[in-house]
Amino acid sequence: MKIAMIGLGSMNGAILAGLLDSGVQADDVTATSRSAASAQDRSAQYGVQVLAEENQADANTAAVTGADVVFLGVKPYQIIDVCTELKEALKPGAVVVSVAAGVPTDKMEVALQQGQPVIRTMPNTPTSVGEGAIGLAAGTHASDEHVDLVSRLLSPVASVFPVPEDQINIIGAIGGSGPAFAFYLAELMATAAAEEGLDPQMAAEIAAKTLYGAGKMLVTSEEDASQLRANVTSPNGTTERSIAAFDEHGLAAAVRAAVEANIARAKELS
Ligand SMILES: NC(=O)C1=CN([C@@H]2O[C@H](COP(=O)(O)OP(=O)(O)OC[C@H]3O[C@@H](n4cnc5c(N)ncnc54)[C@H](O)[C@@H]3O)[C@@H](O)[C@H]2O)C=CC1
Ligand SMILES: O=C(O)[C@@H]1CCC=N1
Repeated sequence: MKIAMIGLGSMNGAILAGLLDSGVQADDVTATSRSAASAQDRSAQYGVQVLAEENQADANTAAVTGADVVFLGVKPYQIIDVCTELKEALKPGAVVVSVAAGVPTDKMEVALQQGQPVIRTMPNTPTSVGEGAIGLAAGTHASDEHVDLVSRLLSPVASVFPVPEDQINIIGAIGGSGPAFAFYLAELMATAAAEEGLDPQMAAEIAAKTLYGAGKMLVTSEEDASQLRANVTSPNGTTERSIAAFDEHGLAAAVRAAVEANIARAKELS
């Protein structure tokens, strides 16, 4: 199976890293980027062919020629222009997989050849280390076989959640953006510990290892998040005071507002 990746930034790069680790052959992938310098860097980083628009105006159409699956990893505002650009070059059965926030499949379908299968995903960057969570919604012309093909490709590097398209933005708010929430929490934990007097480097390492370990427990334990939290929270102990401080300072409302703001922005992008 031949794979094309249009735009090889953070997200398509994360997917590519995961796919290569999972056994996809570098020879089966052609990617594109804007500048010649980034194409050279990315090619050295991943060992795949990366065509630069700066060197070759038809880089994107050349990359998708003969491809079976095409990942669109450009910014949301560029997706429709890229679909229009690729329209004539895509094989009729090639599956176009968008990773972009906000852009609905029907808008992509209008810009592509009639009948071109389109799948909209909402991935996240932990896909790069084989630990992604990916929401996936089929467009009008994507059959169950197309969904299976893309799910089989991605499932070695992520848990794949097929959903109706109107739920993709919700997955974006906790899955797509979620790693940033976790990284932000790590930053805040480390900063607070450093301000209390711990060596900053050590504080960062402890925050990272703690989130990693807690994440591993969340996905491997038979107990849910609430029970795992209860296991740490001794009655009248230290954790109880911290949870009370979170509640007092409105953590639940802050997370709710963050999710709502995320979904509102995804709607604006569409
Ligand atoms: N970064 C993340 O964690 C996530 C990003 N996404 C989506 O992924 C998409 C890309 O975001 P990032 O990877 O963060 O951005 P990025 O800026 O890191 O990557 C975009 C890449 O596209 C390239 N590019 C721009 N125009 C191009 C063109 N016409 N032809 C070929 N390549 C072109 C750029 O050179 C750049 O390498 C967005 O639509 C975003 O909504 C979705 C989920 C998570
Ligand atoms: O921030 C963004 O718009 C993209 C989509 C989800 C994560 N990053």
